[in-house]
Amino acid sequence: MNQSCLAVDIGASSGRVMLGQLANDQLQLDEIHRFNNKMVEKKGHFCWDIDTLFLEVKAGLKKCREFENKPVSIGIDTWAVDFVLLDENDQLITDAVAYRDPRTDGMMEEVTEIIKKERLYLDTGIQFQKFNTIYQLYALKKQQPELLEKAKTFLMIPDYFHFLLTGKKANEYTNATTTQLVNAFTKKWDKELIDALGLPFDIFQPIILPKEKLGSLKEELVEELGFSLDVYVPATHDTGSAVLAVPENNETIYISSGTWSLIGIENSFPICITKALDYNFTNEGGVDYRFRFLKNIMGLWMIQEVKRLYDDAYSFAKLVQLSKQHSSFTSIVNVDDQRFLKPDDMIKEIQAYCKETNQQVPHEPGEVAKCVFDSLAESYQKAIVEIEEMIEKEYETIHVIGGGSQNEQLNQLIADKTKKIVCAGPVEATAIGNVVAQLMALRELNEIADARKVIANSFELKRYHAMTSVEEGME
Ligand SMILES: Nc1ncnc2c1ncn2[C@@H]1O[C@H](COP(=O)(O)OP(=O)(O)O)[C@@H](O)[C@H]1O
Ligand SMILES: C[C@H](O)[C@H](O)[C@@H](O)C(=O)COP(=O)(O)O
Ligand SMILES: [Mg+2]
Repeated sequence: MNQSCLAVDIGASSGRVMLGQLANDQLQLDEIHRFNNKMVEKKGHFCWDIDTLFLEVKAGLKKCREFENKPVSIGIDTWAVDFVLLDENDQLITDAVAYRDPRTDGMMEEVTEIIKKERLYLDTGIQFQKFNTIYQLYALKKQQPELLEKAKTFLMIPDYFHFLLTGKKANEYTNATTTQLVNAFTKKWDKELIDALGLPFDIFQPIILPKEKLGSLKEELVEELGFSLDVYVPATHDTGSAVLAVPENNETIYISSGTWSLIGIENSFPICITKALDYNFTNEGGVDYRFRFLKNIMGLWMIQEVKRLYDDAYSFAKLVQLSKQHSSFTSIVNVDDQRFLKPDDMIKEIQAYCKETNQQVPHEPGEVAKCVFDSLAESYQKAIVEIEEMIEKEYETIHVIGGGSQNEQLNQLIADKTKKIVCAGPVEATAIGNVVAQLMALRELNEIADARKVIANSFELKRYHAMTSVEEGME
């Protein structure tokens, strides 16, 4: 019987504990536990409820107690950039403040007065997002210097969960690159940059690579659960695991479609050219030191907020269905305008934007949904034009992975707008990539190319082509 492993994928909107193993040259993935995730307000900041999230992880582990063939390992991945600080007794001294919190307002501007944007980009290759860890730490230095002085350990969210499991402290590489404090060429913490910002270099931990073993469950956890597990770190940046699971070995564009839409390509070296800086593309670290040359697009966060504002009266599937009933509604918003990062009321923000740009204002839920999906597709098309201009290559396919790959309307819109073949799935790409990294560590899988063939052979993929005007007429 092949070894099985547990992948814990916690995105900004939901988390899941998945059991993965190889069977007859296919990857079997079973959902053990699923839970919601959302920001909560704590002491005037938007935070993640990491205590509850860890209880949910343990709830998933406890469901494995009765398994005859128990998993042998576990790995956890989450969203990027966010972190906690520990004191000399390994106790939390900060909340897990969320990247949408306004504490970083103005920080990027201050930091790039000290370190010019061009230098920061040439050294790290990382996009300029106001919520990057570098700006969060700089905000802490200015707003709560006493916390930074007391800090002995910096752990990103998945690092912290791995620490709770094993007692071991390390920063995993793919997620560490999203801090904008790792040098893209040395692959190490950039001490010159950290010192220049007056941040304490010694809090950063040794960088561990995907597939490396961090440790095993702490004794008290083994007693609580009744079994042990080894921790092999996956690409703990969720998008790093998702990209590993793109079911394609030929060069392709991918869209990791969840709360965020991460659109890009995989590359063997960082692309830090001026155009990439101007277009705000990033070079996040991947498995086996590959690079994820991609761009953050606001993503399905917008429809998540719309759904919440309608008091969850409509499911995501219902909102997609309603959007189809408004084919004549064509207003578009610039989804990457920072006004959509954390508005009080997303629907009102979209309506205001349409009014300001003299476009038809959406009122019906279907009109609002259509505006979101059309606008996302528009932003994807713009990013693809930028990618093809910089790489000087025309791509035939776009692989849409993640929860958003279930949005058939959006998949068709992407195909129609880009005139490319859209291949949708797997839905749980991130968890699959997490499993694959562990199975590679356990020598159940060898190379990434082999893993991608297995993934393509294991999960349903749906293809979309640009509709001709005749087909559109038949819609
Ligand atoms: N049945 C569905 N139809 C259309 N879209 C869906 C469906 N289920 C989920 N989604 C989309 O998937 C998104 C969640 O994707 P997921 O990858 O789980 O996000 P994250 O990892 O950021 O929490 C939702 O915001 C929603 O837009
Ligand atoms: C804030 C980051 O850009 C964000 O974490 C992004 O990198 C990401 O991975 C989002 O993942 P979701 O699954 O929450 O969309
Ligand atoms: Mg996700």
